[in-house]
Amino acid sequence: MEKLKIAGGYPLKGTVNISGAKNSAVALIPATILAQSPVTIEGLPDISDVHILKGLLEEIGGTAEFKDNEMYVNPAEMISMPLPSGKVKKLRASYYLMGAMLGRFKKAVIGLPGGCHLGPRPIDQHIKGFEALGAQVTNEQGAIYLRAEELKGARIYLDVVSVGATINIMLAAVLAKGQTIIENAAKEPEIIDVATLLSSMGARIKGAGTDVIRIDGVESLHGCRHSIIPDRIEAGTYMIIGAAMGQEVLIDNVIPLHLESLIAKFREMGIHVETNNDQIWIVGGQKELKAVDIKTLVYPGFPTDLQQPFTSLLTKSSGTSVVTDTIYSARFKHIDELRRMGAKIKVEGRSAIVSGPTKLQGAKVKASDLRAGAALVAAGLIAEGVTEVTGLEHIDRGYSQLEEKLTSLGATIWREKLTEQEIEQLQSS
Ligand SMILES: CC(=O)N[C@H]1[C@@H](OP(=O)(O)OP(=O)(O)OC[C@H]2O[C@@H](n3ccc(=O)[nH]c3=O)[C@H](O)[C@@H]2O)O[C@H](CO)[C@@H](O)[C@@H]1O
Ligand SMILES: C=C(OP(=O)(O)O)C(=O)O
Repeated sequence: MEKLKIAGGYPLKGTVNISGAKNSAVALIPATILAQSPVTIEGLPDISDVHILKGLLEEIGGTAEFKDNEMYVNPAEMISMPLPSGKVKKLRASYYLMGAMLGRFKKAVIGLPGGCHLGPRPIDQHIKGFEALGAQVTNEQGAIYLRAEELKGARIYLDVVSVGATINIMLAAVLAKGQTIIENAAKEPEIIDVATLLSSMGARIKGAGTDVIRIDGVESLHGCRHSIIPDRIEAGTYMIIGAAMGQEVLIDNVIPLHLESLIAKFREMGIHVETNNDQIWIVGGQKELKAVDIKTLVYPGFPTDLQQPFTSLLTKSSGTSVVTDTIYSARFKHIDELRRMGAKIKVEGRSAIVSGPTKLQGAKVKASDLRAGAALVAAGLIAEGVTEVTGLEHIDRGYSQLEEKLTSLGATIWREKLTEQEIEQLQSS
């Protein structure tokens, strides 16, 4: 087990190159199951979720190679091997194995997914979609059993706008007979990316990126080469760090349109932002930042995945800011840790009320989930003194080469092994 140590309080300057999107990668990799010949995906992030999914494809008989951010998958020999436990519990996106394996084999057994603990994260809309396509779905001892004689296109209205359910139903529907219509679909850029891969494999999908997606089932899908979109959440995290501590930070390989909600908030706060086709330039380090309120919403609203790191930035703003998470009921576990560092934040229901500005001080803190980890790293860079962050298994699910990228901006950040005493303390806390 390791911890990150950050000597904070120093200005940052330079360029950060953004990796491929985690939330696309974790759907694109299972999507390869649907093809009959090899698929290559370029630009994948080097994160633990990607490595775990590669292992799961190998467990079901696939061949997978991952080198230089490119994954080659040969799905020809895959079989519908049950995956009731083990690696599937280490990440959220193992739920995409349900849609992909149901689509290809008409049966699957997949353990309930893991992922960040952010309050209840049901998968009832995924199941509703699979059942509408003709599958029988049962939950037996923590694993979902799916089977179908055949899958037939259907009209599915999602009661909740869900990224996972939208993609999972697309995966199950591309090889179904006839037309599937997903209404009230999620519109996140990652959904368009998955639809682009499936279309290159021969699927017929229209409307991805709008709230009505139409899929005409085809007989079979073939291999292809696909280049992933950049990670808007990783980009947003570095934008936040740049706004807090940057003199001039250039975010390279990004789609600025995907970050309009964050850019608009930065401008409200008085942060200078410029964009071109694939770069965002932040001039941070302003003497005074204005307090702002944010409310997380489905895309193109403010992303819940940036709410936690954004809260660290708000500790530097003058006045009272209110952060409301409408997507998850319990995405505030980082707040206690930020308080340890001197932040003045109260949680009231689904809102965190931040009073600023406060001078953060380095402290020993623990990441409870992926973006809590990003919030604590951002806070560690802002704080005077040394911050130690544990819980790196969460951060490593989503940030490729974190220390290298921050070091290239001039940050002092490094990993150290935890002592036995520290491991005992962590395990008992
Ligand atoms: C691997 C991945 O892509 N993870 C992202 C995905 O998670 P995930 O796909 O799990 O999130 P969803 O969009 O499905 O969830 C949105 C909301 O809908 C609810 N819901 C969802 C499904 C369902 O069947 N029933 C239901 O009630 C959830 O509890 C949540 O309140 O989108 C989230 C919202 O942008 C992001 O925070 C996650 O980073
Ligand atoms: C919540 C997240 O991830 P997951 O859905 O994979 O747990 C995230 O990426 O912020």
